[in-house]
Formats: sequence, structure tokens, C-alpha cells
Amino acid sequence: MPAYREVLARIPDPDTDAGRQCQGLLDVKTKPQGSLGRLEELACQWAALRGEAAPAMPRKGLVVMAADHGVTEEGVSAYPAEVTAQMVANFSRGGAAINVLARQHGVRVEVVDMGVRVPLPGLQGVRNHRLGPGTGNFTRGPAMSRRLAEEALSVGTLLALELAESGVTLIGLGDMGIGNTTSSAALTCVLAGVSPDMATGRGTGVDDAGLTRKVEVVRRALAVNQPDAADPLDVLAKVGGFEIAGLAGVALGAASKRIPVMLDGFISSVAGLVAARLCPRVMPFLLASHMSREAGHRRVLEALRLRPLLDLGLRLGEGTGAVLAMGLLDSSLHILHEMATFASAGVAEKSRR
Ligand SMILES: Cc1cc2ncn([C@H]3O[C@H](COP(=O)(O)O)[C@@H](O)[C@H]3O)c2cc1C
Ligand SMILES: O=C(O)c1cccnc1
Repeated sequence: MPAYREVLARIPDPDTDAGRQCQGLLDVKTKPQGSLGRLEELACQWAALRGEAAPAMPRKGLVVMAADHGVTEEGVSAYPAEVTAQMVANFSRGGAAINVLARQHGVRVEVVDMGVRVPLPGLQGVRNHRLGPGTGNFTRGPAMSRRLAEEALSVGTLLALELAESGVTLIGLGDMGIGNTTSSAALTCVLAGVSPDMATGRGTGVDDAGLTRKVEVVRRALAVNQPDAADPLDVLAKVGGFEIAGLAGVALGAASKRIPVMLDGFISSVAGLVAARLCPRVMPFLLASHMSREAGHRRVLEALRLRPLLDLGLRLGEGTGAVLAMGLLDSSLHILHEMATFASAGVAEKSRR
């Protein structure tokens, strides 16, 4: 059985008692009850997912998966496909936005080549799990075989299990792949039931003509491949990407180890949606970091019933929004662990009137 499928039955339920107990601990801190709003919710959610009333601070990791997309032949990105490989080299040198933010927030980054067009031998810190020189152009046929989609899912699952073994307790998802907002739009159409014009955005910044072409490409991809919405693996294989499939696998593996998953923008949220359609039990473990500028993201978060923490107008990917939101989770847990209580600080509690 593929590794990703083996973990599905092991995804636990959140511990709602632990979440309630955490709220009890926050309610006696020196503040009006509930006044830290979503920071309080975040701490309680962390408690429920980790299964402890006062869980330790997260040990943070981020998986950035990179791959190329055959659909770039159709002129759907504002940047050339070579940028995928060039950015992987940039990740390796520590010069990309995600490297900067991850250093600031103490997040360990794992970069994975899931199938960029040209092999990148010897790049320091880049794991090689290449499934091919990018996917096929899905306006002409499937992006990949069902078997490769399962392999990509398993790569992600096994990496999550490895990170769990090494002590990571929170995993963020990051993507790199020129053309992947087109793949994500096609997946959104089928998995969230929205039309191509609602799911498709400007990605790296295509102009009006580019956007019209992109919507048409998504329409054609669906007409040619006829993905079966009731079969998420079919949808993933036909219009997905190696990095998107891998990230979906990371989410499944993480959830099976009680590790919450911080989604980033459009692409990684689509990966979360793929995981949720493969196994709805993963859903409580998915956290939405931010609302991307990319048009389809709102629809994906609605389908996942998630409310993002931040709205910063980001449209980058790489895991940048995920890492920024990890900072908020850190803050919520510093509050839980370090803030004085009414009793310890000698502050008068709410009047009983
Ligand atoms: C220099 C550069 C760095 C990036 N880092 C992430 N992306 C983002 O843009 C790509 C998706 O947009 P589209 O579908 O329009 O190609 C992905 O690689 C995504 O992660 C980047 C894009 C560029 C150009
Ligand atoms: O929301 C994202 O992650 C995104 C949006 C545009 C381009 N790249 C990534």
C-alpha cells in the first residue's frame, strides 16, 4: 500500500477537552475574558490538536516543494519556467523571501525538488525526489499518471513522518513552480465546485489578455481531461502538479502525528483541499495563515471552512504567509505560558454583578 494511504486511518480526532481546559487557563490571566480574541482561539486549537491543555511551544518546520508544469507552454505565467530552478538555487543559498522570514522566526526549512524541468545536482540542502522533468501539459492530456500522483503523495507523507521523528511539531507548506496557479485554479474548479473565471487569478502578474488566456486554458484542461470530482486522486493526476501532490501528502502525514499544518496561500491551500478530499479527517489539522491576493484562494478557504489569520495582500507563495502566521501562534503560546493570573498578580477579577 502506498505510504500516504497507510496513515489515513491513523489521523486522530482533536482533543476537545484539552482545548476547553486551555480556555480555562486563559480565562484566569490578567485581561478581560476573551480579550485576546483569535490569539486565544489559536492557543486553544493548538491545545486540542496536540492533545494537552498547556502544550509546549511549537517546534517549527516548513516544507517547500518545487516542480515545473507543462502547461507553461500555453503562456499562463508572467515569468519563464526557468525561474522555478533558479529559485530553488536561491532557496539553497538562503536568499529568497522564505529563507529570510524563516530565519527571523526560527523555522527549519526543507526544500524538495519534486520535479523541476532540469535536474539540479549538488545543491546544498535540496532533497531530490524528482518524479520527472515537470508535469505534462494538461491541456493535451493528464498532467501525470495516477501512480505518479500516489508517489508524490507518499514522498510528502514520509517527509512529514521524518520531521515528526526529529521533533518538529508544526509544519508549514510552501510551494515553488512557475505555472502552478493555473494547476491550482483547475483543481479548485473541480474540488470546490467553482467556475474557471472565479478560480483563476493573475498569479505572478499576467495582464488582462494573459488572464483571459489562463481562464481559457483552465476551461480546456477540464474539457480535455474530464476529472471526476468524486475521485480526488483522478483530479490530482489530471490537472495537479508534483509539488501540490507532495504537499497534500505532507498534510496527511503531519495530521497522523498530531502535527498541525499551517497553510500558506492559494497553492498550498489547494494542496490542503486535495488532502481534505482524500481524507476529511485531516481538516481540523489545517490552519489558514493568510488571505492571498490570488482570486481563487477565498473559494478554497471557504471549501475548507477556514478563516485566515492575516490579510496582508501577499501573493508570493514559498510558505511566506505560513511563517508569518507561525509568529502569531508563538505569541499565543507565550501568553499561555508566561502571563500572570489574577491570583498570582493580585489583580481584582470581574465584578459579580
Ligand atoms: C521570482 C519568483 C519567485 C517566486 N516565489 C514564489 N513564486 C510564486 O509564483 C509562481 C506561481 O505563479 P504563476 O502561476 O503565475 O507562475 C509559483 O512558483 C509561486 O510559488 C514566485 C514567482 C517568481 C517569478
Ligand atoms: O497565494 C499564493 O500562494 C500565490 C499567489 C500568486 C503567485 N504565487 C503564489
